[in-house]
Amino acid sequence: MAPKIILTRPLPAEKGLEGGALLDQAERAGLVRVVRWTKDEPVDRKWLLEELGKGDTDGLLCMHNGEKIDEELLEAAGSSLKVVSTMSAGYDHVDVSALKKRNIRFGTTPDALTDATADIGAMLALMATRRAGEGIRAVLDGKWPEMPWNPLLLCGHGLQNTTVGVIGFGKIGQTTLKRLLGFGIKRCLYSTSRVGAPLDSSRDYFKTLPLADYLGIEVRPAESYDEIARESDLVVLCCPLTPQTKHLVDAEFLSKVKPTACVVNTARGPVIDTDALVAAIREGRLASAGLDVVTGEPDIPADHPLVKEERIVLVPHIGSATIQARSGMSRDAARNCLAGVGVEGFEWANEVTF
Ligand SMILES: O=CC(=O)O
Repeated sequence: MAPKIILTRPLPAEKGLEGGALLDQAERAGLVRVVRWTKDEPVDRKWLLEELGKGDTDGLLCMHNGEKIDEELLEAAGSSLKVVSTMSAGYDHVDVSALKKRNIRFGTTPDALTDATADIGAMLALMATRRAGEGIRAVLDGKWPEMPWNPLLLCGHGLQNTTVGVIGFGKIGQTTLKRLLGFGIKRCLYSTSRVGAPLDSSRDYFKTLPLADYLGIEVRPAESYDEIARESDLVVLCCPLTPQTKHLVDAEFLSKVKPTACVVNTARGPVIDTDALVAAIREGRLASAGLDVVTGEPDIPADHPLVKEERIVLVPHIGSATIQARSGMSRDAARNCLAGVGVEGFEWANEVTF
């Protein structure tokens, strides 16, 4: 019998999602059986547990929004499960030690979303530093007529000649930096998972160490997170969420930042301690923040402190939301899954090794 794949979200090929087309073709050719969650909403956990509980699933193609791939789920799947493929770059929703214990292979899709997420990082940096969020709110609320021009009206801080601290200097971090060069920044301090360590040449996305020569600005590893807090005019968070990075931007970090600085988060919400961020903005110890991700998303009501704070620009986790990125992510997730269940002719797009 052809291997069975469970797909936890519709990936409509007719709407341009290449991964959906790949799965449809493989299914039509009799190479796999695809069991689909057909509603355009997070998969019902009970349905998933029951489907996996049949004990005949070879591959699980999942999403990162609202799905937890944990012990309970893998236990339900039993020994037939060979691969979990998530259509995301981040995988804090997946218990990797539970996969490792069972020798289940694991795929992610980090390449397809690099540009789209870097775009959002640069957009948030501009919007927050230039107070565009406040401006848009004023216009929508009909307050513009009551805001006669004055020399300091909605003045923000330009990015020219500034220092940018990039925490998480992988593909997205490096590509965001490249975008920001266009706005005249003059220095970058970065941190990888080993703070203080220079970028390993195998992780140089531009394949051109020394980076400083290629980028034409000073680029060096920060000595510490403290140095990033103290020196940066803009801090950009692009790191994975791990026990080490949870609340990396906390009250202590924020006690060291410049009052004119901006923090941008395109990583995961819990990398920032929300209460500490709101307090720093309210008390004028941090000028602005641009957030694509927040703790507790998507349950963020209109009266949430992050939404109410005018100096915070918040968008609903749209870092990878371009048709090109989502199509590429679906393609890579489908490839990982098809390769993982052993369909000939499919190579892994990205396998995470433990
Ligand atoms: O946040 C999005 C992703 O990890 O793909």
